Amino acid sequence: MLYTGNNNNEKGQQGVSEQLETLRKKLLSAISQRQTIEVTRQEQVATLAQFIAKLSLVCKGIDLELDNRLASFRKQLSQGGNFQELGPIINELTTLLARHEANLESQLRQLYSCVNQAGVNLQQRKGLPGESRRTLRDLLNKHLQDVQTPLDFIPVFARLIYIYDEVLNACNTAQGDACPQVVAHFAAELTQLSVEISVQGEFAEQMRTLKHNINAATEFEQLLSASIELTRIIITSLSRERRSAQHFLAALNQSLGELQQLLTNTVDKSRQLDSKISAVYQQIDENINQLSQHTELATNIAELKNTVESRLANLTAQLLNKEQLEAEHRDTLHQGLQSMQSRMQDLEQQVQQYEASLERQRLMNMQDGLTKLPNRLAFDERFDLEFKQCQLNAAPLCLVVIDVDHFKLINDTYGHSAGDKTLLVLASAMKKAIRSSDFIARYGGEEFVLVMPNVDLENVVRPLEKLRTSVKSIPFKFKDKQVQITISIGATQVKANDTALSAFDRADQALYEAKHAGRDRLVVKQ
Ligand SMILES: Nc1nc2c(ncn2[C@@H]2O[C@H](COP(=O)(O)OP(=O)(O)OP(=O)(O)O)[C@@H](O)[C@H]2O)c(=O)[nH]1
Repeated sequence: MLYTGNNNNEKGQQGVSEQLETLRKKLLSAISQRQTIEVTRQEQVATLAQFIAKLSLVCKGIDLELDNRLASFRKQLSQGGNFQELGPIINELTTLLARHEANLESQLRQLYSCVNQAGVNLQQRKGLPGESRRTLRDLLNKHLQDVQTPLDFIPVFARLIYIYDEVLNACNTAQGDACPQVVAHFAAELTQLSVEISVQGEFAEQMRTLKHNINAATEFEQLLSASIELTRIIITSLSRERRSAQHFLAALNQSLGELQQLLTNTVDKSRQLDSKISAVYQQIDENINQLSQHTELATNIAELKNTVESRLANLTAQLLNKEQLEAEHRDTLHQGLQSMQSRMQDLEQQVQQYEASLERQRLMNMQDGLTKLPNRLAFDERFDLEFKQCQLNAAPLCLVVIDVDHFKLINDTYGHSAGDKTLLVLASAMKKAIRSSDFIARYGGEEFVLVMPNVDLENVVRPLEKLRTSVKSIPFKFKDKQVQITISIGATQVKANDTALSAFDRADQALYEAKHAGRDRLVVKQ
């Protein structure tokens, strides 16, 4: 029994130790798993802390209070701080960050308005090359509008600074050495000015020579002399015009003086004759009175006969005299009237001639001297009119800006005269290609504008594409070389809330896009 008992006891002890061993192993495995989880957690916390610390460094330098809080936050994180202990500091940081965000938003608004103002100021500066002017407009109207974060400002700033630099260069070179871009820019401005001024006769020839000189100029000094020459042509032509107006007024004055003298003479003569005729009437009256008195006093027939005969002879002579005087009076008046009429006709002719010359002048002022198309002044007048009509009648109106591609190349390669001829041919081809109700004008240089009343955007593409392809198919030949010339076109429809300027800007922007997309194309902008 004891033996059995011992045996049983041994078996029991063995079972317990096996259970203990299993438990011990389970415990060791649980501890090892717990350690692994703890290590992983610590690694994750360390990574998170590192990441938060890095992230917090991004905000460094924005706000001193925020910097201090973030520094202590980073310290606690690096010491493996308890997340629960970090709670209050995280709350404080959240409040600070929200305040900072509000500040940032207001600063962004201020920055936006500063950049916008700087851009607008820059737009008003003279000496900005055309390309930069377009880039600047694009920058202000598009890129600046898209800015959402401070980082978005960086490319805007870069471009703005580049344009400022160009303007500074333009200013510096205007005072000192001129760079080719500045020379080209001023040459284009001078050419534009000379195109806008219409002069007649010998001045037109001088203006043509001047344009050639401007185009050939490579030095700033040459352009300065050209501007002086341009001023001289304008002043001389103006003073000649003034002299011709003075001559007309002097001639008119003289004719009016002569007319007045004629009238005075006629009136004087007529008055003299009038008084002579009155005197004769008086004599006749007296004669008749005397005749009746003597008739009453006569005592016999013979005496009566004598008296009547002598008085009748007197009366007959007086009546004859009266008739002569009256005839003379009529002649005088007639001659006076005739002379006055002929003088008046002279005068009328003079005035008509002057009016015709003024009308010629007015038309010339509205016409481009080279292409004979209406010029910019005429366009402004017409577009203003069509714009008002369109707003009044709510009728569609399209505005189109056309620019010859790489025109400078034609001038540079084949000479300015070839360039002039090209413009002439292009203008006439475009005039032929449009409807009679459309209005085309040379806006300046190689730029044309087209006003299309009663046409909306849907219906503008076909005629404009036709215009583009018809220009492209003109067989230009320079120095025995076949040359293809293309145009870029920007079109828009006038909107209800447009001003003439905003509509023009949109069409110009469309043209800019057509140029940037590779030229020889039409871009239509809503
Ligand atoms: N022959 C001639 N040239 C002119 C006249 N008016 C302007 N120009 C020239 O037209 C050229 C215009 O050149 P840019 O503004 O550089 O333009 P572009 O070469 O046509 O190039 P893109 O418009 O960009 O395709 C300048 O060289 C001007 O001197 C003119 O009446 N006659």
